[in-house]
Amino acid sequence: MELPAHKTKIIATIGPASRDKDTIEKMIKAGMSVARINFSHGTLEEHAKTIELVRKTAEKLEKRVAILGDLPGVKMRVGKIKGDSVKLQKGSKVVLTTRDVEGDETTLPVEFEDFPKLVSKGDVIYLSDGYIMLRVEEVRGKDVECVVVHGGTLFSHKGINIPKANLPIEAITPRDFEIIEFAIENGIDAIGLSFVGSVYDVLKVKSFIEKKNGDLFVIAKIERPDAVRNFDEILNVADGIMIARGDLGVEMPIEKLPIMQKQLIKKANLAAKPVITATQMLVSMTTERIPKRAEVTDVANAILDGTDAVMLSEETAIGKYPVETVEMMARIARTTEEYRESMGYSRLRAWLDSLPKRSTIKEAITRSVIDSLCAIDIKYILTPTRTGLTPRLISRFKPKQWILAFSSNEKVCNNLAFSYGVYSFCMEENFDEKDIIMLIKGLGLAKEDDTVLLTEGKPIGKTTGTNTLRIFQIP
Ligand SMILES: Nc1ncnc2c1ncn2[C@@H]1O[C@H](COP(=O)(O)OP(=O)(O)OP(=O)(O)O)[C@@H](O)[C@H]1O
Ligand SMILES: CC(=O)C(=O)O
Ligand SMILES: [K+]
Ligand SMILES: [Mg+2]
Repeated sequence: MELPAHKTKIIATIGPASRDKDTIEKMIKAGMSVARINFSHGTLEEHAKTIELVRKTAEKLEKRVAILGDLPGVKMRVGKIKGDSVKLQKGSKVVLTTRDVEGDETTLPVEFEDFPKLVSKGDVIYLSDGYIMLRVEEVRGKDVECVVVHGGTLFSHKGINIPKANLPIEAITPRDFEIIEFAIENGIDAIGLSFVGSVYDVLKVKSFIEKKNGDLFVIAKIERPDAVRNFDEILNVADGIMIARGDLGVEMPIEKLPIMQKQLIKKANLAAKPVITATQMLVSMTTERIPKRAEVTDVANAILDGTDAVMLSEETAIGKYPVETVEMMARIARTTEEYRESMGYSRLRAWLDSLPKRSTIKEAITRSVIDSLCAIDIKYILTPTRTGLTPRLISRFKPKQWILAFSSNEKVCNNLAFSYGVYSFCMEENFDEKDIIMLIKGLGLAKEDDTVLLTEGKPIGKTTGTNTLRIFQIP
């Protein structure tokens, strides 16, 4: 077998444009490691079919593809619009209503019962990721009368943001909990929690999953100011982080995004939690074959910032070129990664050195791994793992070598699909070093006399964490 040519993980949203065997197969071959299902759109039956399609196709190709279910959360949305779109003219009046109507130039349905309670005269409301701006003139029962400040074309089901509102509503809705149950029943690997505000939102979901005997990797989506303010606590309990730039760019001044992205990625790297950079990365490829130069540079810069994964939304969900977009992302990743090593190591090392000195044995071992890679030519980093922590601790340094992770837990293997430069193998229970060597030799990845580095927990069989590092030639 051959390992992928790029180490940055590519997450692609599966939607109407890509929900078929052929496209999914091509997307996997192009380098998609995680298929994202956005539960904000489509039906559960459709999503169940998509899950099955992805699983079957990945199995056929003998590739590991994780599935991420992105929950709707408290995102408010416009309902169905007659003919699917409407043009809102600057200066015109429009009523947003929670009554059950079909949308047109004068009246737009809102799928959120408490909506009129959340706004008052003078408030600004954004539609469609901030492209359209309204100002509230009056609230009357279920109707919110507005004037259009910045107009534009509005499509059905687009998002509504009220940045000023400190929403007095639960971030995780009853519908989200239903979808979490669906996710557990359908063997989804990870869920994205939309609009988390505090650590309690994440904890609530984690305890619900536990109660349902589920096993889901929980990714906290950072897309509102509260989540940024409470980031350290959220990061501490979440399994991974998504910088959801779509909503974040409306909820906060858009010019703060670049620095915020760098700060959040740095913190996630330090905590050894996978971080996803999302939204509009190659958005012009939704309709064009060639991306904007600024988009290509954005993908490259996210990689240089230290992101583990880059994500595609409408590009692959409803776009004209889903396969080409994944290919483009892989090309940018491969080319950029060649230059990241010198930036990666020394920078993260300096950050780590600035932290309080007390650390763990695992952490010390993984730092020694990086030192060893600098000293001699090593072909692979081999990491048997129970929880995925050791490969993640190494992955955050973004080494040039592949981190080959070995676990007897299928979920652990799948969840490593979010971590940069980690390729995982599912093993039989109680496997040992001999099994690992036999496997990678058998696959043609390594041959006799190749130098490899192995981390392990000794004595074998005792439940110690990783405490040993060994460098040896493959026998
Ligand atoms: N399964 C789907 N079915 C139909 N349209 C979809 C689907 N997935 C995505 N889309 C379309 O692609 C657009 C961008 O996708 P994206 O996944 O970013 O959703 P979003 O609506 O912006 O919301 P979110 O903040 O929940 O991610 C959506 O606005 C929607 O029009
Ligand atoms: C992905 C997402 O939810 C956002 O960017 O807002
Ligand atoms: K969503
Ligand atoms: Mg969002």
